[in-house]
Amino acid sequence: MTVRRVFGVETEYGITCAAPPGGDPGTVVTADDAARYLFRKVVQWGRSSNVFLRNGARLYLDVGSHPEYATAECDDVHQLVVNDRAGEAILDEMVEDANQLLAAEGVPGTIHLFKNNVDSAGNSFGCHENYLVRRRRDFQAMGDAIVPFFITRQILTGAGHIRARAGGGATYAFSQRADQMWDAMSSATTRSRPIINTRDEPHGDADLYRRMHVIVGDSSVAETTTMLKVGMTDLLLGMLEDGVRVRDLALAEPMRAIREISHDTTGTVPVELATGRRMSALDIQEAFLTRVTAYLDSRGLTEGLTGVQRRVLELWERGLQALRDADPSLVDTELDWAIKARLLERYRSKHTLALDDPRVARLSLAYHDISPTRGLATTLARRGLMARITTDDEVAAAVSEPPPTTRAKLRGDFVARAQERRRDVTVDWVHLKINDAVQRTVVLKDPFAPVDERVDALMAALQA
Ligand SMILES: Nc1ncnc2c1ncn2[C@@H]1O[C@H](COP(=O)(O)OP(=O)(O)OP(=O)(O)O)[C@@H](O)[C@H]1O
Ligand SMILES: [Mg+2]
Repeated sequence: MTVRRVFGVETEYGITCAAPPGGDPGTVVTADDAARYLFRKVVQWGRSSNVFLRNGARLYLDVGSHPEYATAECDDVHQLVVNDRAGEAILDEMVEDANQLLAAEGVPGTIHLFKNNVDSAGNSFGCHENYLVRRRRDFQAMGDAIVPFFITRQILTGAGHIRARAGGGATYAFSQRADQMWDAMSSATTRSRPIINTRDEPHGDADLYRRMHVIVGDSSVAETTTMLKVGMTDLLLGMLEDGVRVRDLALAEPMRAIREISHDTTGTVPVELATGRRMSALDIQEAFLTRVTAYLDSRGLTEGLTGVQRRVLELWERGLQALRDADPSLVDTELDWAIKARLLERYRSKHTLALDDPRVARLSLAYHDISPTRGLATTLARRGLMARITTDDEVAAAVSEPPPTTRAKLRGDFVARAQERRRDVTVDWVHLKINDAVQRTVVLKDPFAPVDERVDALMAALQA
């Protein structure tokens, strides 16, 4: 068995209110107002636009009116994908409610939520991954080793992006987010936008753990893309935590490389390494994959890999093969950049449209619309054009049930009980508190622990 880890994904969504067909776009509500409609019910029951849910997740509205959903702590990649999809389901229900509210108040327009990373005004918003790692003195060294991995994995896990060309026209790029990143490592997220945020906030026992907070990924629509993004990172972290060194793949100019790699959809254009050597993103990803599989073999871990971990390694390999052979059809139902490229190409050739045609941009945006009716993902999946690894039943269950194997179980059950008993409680990733005269608080320092006697006592107190 590979080392057990908890991880969670935070997704900021783009929001817009679209005018009715033929309607005047000037009459619809702003994104800020749309977000307020979206959260109206949440604020009613939670008295805040920052709440923890009975499935252990956090739902909130940050500045800039991008609704954010942070999954509960998961310890399995499949579980994470299910919980990420549950977040979309929760938000979609909020969208439906908000649209009814608009209609009831006679406000024109329809609210849409997008799981993407740039809006039409050029604002960027993120999809952050969080991985628990054991605290060790060389966090910086581990970060340095993994930065070239994060810079190059976009050739597999990028969401695909229509990018305006300086002189006019447009080109297709791997990533929506690559052009928006400014630093390799830093402790600030908004000002400098680093690949890894080094702010030391472990959400757990600080003597034992650190949380690696990864800022750089594109939001993923296809479940298999989320699976690969988190699964490959988890396996590589396991290798680095076990002491395997990767020093030779550091990039000479990481922030230049991330853009060049995004813009070269062949994956083969070389970038310069710190050693002076030149390698393509494809070569670098291949080097990481080779080292991870060799590591797993050398430690006798290959046998014990879970089904989803095997699938991660297989898709990692096949995604690289697709680039090596210049044959996206090898992955065009599994990796967002390729699924979307195929969708756009078919549409363009049918209607003879340029890549920068507004109709193509609208189709590209609809790929990210989370609504099962207005968005394209559900239709693509039904037609066999987008793979799935979850079932609707699993996702529906994860809307109200926490992951059973981590600390999330304690939090989710506590929130559910408090809601049933109408008790006033305060919750965050590590604290559960009853707001009564006694003010009992339990601190959950172990993210791995789904059972805790102190929480049993707290639950009993809620029952009383
Ligand atoms: N100990 C942990 N290790 C790794 N991930 C964790 C740990 N505890 C919680 N998480 C995950 O980290 C994410 C935290 O989300 P949250 O949006 O609160 O992030 P933040 O970085 O603390 O805050 P903010 O977004 O407000 O800057 C969640 O997805 C959660 O499941
Ligand atoms: Mg967050």
